[in-house]
Amino acid sequence: MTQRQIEITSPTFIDAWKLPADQDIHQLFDQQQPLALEIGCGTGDFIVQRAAQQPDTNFLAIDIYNKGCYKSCRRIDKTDLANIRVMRMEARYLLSRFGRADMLSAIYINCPDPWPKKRHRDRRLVNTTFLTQMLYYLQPGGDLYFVTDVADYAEQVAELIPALPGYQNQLDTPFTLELEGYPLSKYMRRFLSQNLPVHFQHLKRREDFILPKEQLPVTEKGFRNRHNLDTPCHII
Ligand SMILES: C[S@@+](CC[C@H](N)C(=O)[O-])C[C@H]1O[C@@H](n2cnc3c(N)ncnc32)[C@H](O)[C@@H]1O
Repeated sequence: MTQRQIEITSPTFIDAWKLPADQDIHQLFDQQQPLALEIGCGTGDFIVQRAAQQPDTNFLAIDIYNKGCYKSCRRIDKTDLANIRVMRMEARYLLSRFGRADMLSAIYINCPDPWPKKRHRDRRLVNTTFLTQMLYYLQPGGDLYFVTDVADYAEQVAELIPALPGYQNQLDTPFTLELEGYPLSKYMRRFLSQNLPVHFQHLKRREDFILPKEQLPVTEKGFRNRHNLDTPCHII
């Protein structure tokens, strides 16, 4: 069954499919300031809080879910925040299309699809390929936040980090169950209200680490990214 697509007319929404492939994302904002990316913004709860906390940063919030983008835009448009844009596009596809080296001051991944079954774990977004790619798009010293309610997803990511010398853990432990000042998303609130733990990871790209473009891994086709660069993937 195909779901009805809601037309999004909000000025906050950018139809990424209409942008030229060499679009500079910074140019989509009124103010030229550092750019952060939220992957899987859901209904926009997190991004409105983070963008209010950090008015000197621009935020690109993306999701593959049409209704989520619609609701995010509605939420943002009720505020006077001018530092957020929303796009509907798969994260790896968006970055392979518009991504440039060092373009992001921060990346936020809050409660990504958990894929709890063992046989589905290879569908998880955050893996070695993805983390290596993010080292290319993050600026030196840029932040990567990964938050999940699924303990073995947090453990899996924590186990990958020591093998990736470009990252520096910002916590005393591989992850923590509280991160002061970090806004709660809709899913985080839901889990916490059921007394379920939420695991926070905070990494930085090391200032002296450079991932040369020739070493940028190509995304393999996968569950959420059945595209190649010539085939739009917004219906997945
Ligand atoms: C479990 S929900 C969490 C939503 C929100 N981050 C929160 O914490 O409330 C995961 C969201 O990520 C989106 N998503 C999943 N895989 C994605 C991908 N590869 N690129 C962009 N968005 C994705 C889904 O459509 C969904 O809205």
